[in-house]
Amino acid sequence: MKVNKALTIAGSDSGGGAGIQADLKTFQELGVFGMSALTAVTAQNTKGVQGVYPMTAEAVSAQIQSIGEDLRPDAVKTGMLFSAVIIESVSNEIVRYGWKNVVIDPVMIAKGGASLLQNEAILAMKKHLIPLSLVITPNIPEAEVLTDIRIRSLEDKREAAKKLHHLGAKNVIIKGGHDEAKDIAADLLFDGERFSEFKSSRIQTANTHGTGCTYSAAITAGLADGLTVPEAVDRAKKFIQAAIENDLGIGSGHGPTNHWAFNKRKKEAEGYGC
Ligand SMILES: Nc1ncnc2c1ncn2[C@@H]1O[C@H](COP(=O)(O)OP(=O)(O)O)[C@@H](O)[C@H]1O
Ligand SMILES: Cc1ncc(COP(=O)(O)O)c(N)n1
Repeated sequence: MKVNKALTIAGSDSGGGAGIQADLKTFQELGVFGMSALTAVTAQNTKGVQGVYPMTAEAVSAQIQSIGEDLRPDAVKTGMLFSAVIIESVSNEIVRYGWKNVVIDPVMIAKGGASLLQNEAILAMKKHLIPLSLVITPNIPEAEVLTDIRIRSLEDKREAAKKLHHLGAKNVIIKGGHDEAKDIAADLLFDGERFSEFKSSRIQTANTHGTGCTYSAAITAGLADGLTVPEAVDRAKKFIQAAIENDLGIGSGHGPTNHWAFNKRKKEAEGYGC
């Protein structure tokens, strides 16, 4: 049996809704073998982030090398990277192993407002990591920080996507989760030539903790399976929509999404629902 493998390089969310926990749950649901290199431990729940404890850059490199020397991922994603030194180490390891299916979720701020990336790390992300990406998946505030463009319209999103492509990302997806005034959640994809949009109806819920992690992990799983970028994004959009629609209602703040929902829906459609 051939097993496709995906690696997440990200932070731990003790609350289980975001970070490597969300990534590994998503890989598992999409039938891909998940591996992880931890960049930081966060003490976190649905109410917010109570503590951030970064790993050393050496510890991050060592984890990636253990995977690179043996298990060889078919696709890789990055999430919370926290510091410039960690970004530089991760970039060096990606170059060392020649990984091409690289998805960067440029995580900056948790839903509750806590910083997950130091300000001085933004330059390192632009200089070292973005040029290595096949796909980058900023939300609107992240795209604004990375491009210095204030995003208010579709035209602004397009300009920001072009600028990120210019920084070296082969495909740019500017996610629409933060476009709260709109009743459609539309994600804009730019492949350097064409724009396309992936749309779903906006769900009115506070339980969107980990949506960005889950979505980028689902894209990564698709790439590990050999899907094209648009195919992987299309399936990831369906995965995250099902996960938000069927949120679990746990915790008293921004609750997690439901990583089982996509498969449950598929099984029900096939007539063996649980
Ligand atoms: N309320 C919502 N209803 C439907 N889709 C949403 C909603 N919020 C976010 N999404 C989708 O979830 C994915 C993650 O987007 P977003 O929440 O913007 O990322 P992040 O978690 O990085 O802020 C995108 O596909 C976005 O369109
Ligand atoms: C460890 C960790 N990584 C990432 C996020 C961002 O979460 P979201 O996907 O909701 O933006 C988080 N809250 N914690």
